[in-house]
Amino acid sequence: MDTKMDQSNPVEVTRLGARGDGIADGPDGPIYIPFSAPGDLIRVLKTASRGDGKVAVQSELVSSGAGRTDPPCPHFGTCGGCSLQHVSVDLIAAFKREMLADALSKRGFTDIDVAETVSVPAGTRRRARLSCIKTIKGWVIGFNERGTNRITGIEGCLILSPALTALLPGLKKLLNDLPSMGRGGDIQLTEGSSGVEAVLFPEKPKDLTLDERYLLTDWAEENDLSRLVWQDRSGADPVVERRPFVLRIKGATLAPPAAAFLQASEDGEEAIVERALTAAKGARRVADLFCGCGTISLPLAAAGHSVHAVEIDRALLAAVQRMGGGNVTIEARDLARSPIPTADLAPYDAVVFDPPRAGAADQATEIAASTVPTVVAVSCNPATLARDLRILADGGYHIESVTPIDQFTWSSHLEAVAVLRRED
Ligand SMILES: C[S@@+](CC[C@H](N)C(=O)[O-])C[C@H]1O[C@@H](n2cnc3c(N)ncnc32)[C@H](O)[C@@H]1O
Repeated sequence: MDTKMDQSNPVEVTRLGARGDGIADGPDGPIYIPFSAPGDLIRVLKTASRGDGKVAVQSELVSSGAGRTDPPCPHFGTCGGCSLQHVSVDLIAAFKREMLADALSKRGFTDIDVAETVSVPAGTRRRARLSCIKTIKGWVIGFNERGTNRITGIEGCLILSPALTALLPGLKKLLNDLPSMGRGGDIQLTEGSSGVEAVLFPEKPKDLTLDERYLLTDWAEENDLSRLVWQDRSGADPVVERRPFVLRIKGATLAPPAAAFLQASEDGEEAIVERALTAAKGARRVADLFCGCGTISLPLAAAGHSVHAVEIDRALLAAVQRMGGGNVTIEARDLARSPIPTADLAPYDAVVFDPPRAGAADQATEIAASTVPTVVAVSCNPATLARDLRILADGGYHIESVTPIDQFTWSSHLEAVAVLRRED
């Protein structure tokens, strides 16, 4: 239920919260104030309950804090893609580092020296899933608005790489002539080393007509795409592959299947892989768990390690095997239901794990009881990372380093890499 606040007393924003909202301490607990920055004085006009406090649903900026900056994008505030454009880059880096330190301290790690944030600049995001909807005024393509299903139409986007942004205006025209797209769906764009992959996901399964195939093929040609894929619930239809879609990283080549998981930016990927390679130096046998299409496995193999790559998705594994040569073995396995048991980890000199947001508590428990000398934990969720590190530390691992990698510019998301060594 909304409540009116005393409007005469502005409150001071002292910090940023996990969702990127500014937080002020009110008389009844924290007040979360969207789009505010530390140091701001804010008059809160209307609130609603949220968690341990309140969220401001109507507020007025009285004066700006030192960390506030002008948001560069005209869509900021409505488009749900970014929540932190109004905060300076330095402050965002400090906030992300603190966010990781906080998550760790909640699990009892109070004396860990979290490394400086590796910040990936705007304009370098190489992978985006856009929503699209047909309206009476034409197609709208963009990201969902914050907290709603509405789509903010965008003509450009400051977080995406120039190659992806350049495709946005032409996409609208393309959809006009593509009846099989129905009333809407998603479009995933990924920039690889051989050009852009575009994957169209219609809301409802539909076979393309011959004319639509010609249209899409011409569009791929005009825009020099690497490949264009039509993907509905019945499967992926590779309409055109003008050049094999590949990504090159640290002496390795990845050949992901359509719309495969990839790290959001090349710089972020490089920061992760570099840390895994450094940590694994001297290790002969390495297990890469939740390996995806080989982002970490293949550079490890290229560096001469013998890699066992494990993943639930067989299409991704097939891509790892195809590109890995003799240094890589693969295993299809659901690591959440059936983690690799401690005894089977004995042959490895290092284990890398990079699970989805839920983390890998059961797998961490098996590793914690093992004799593996080195563990590298990669995660996009500080809370589950901290939980998994606690399991490993209780099993006798020492955290050598933890690095926040901010490859989700202007959002409150965070990637991180931790390196652990067995103490005894
Ligand atoms: C965050 S991605 C990491 C992929 C890869 N390491 C990379 O950097 O590109 C997580 C991967 O875990 C896989 N995965 C999800 N649930 C899984 C499970 N229960 N068992 C094994 N793999 C799983 C996903 O298919 C995805 O490839």
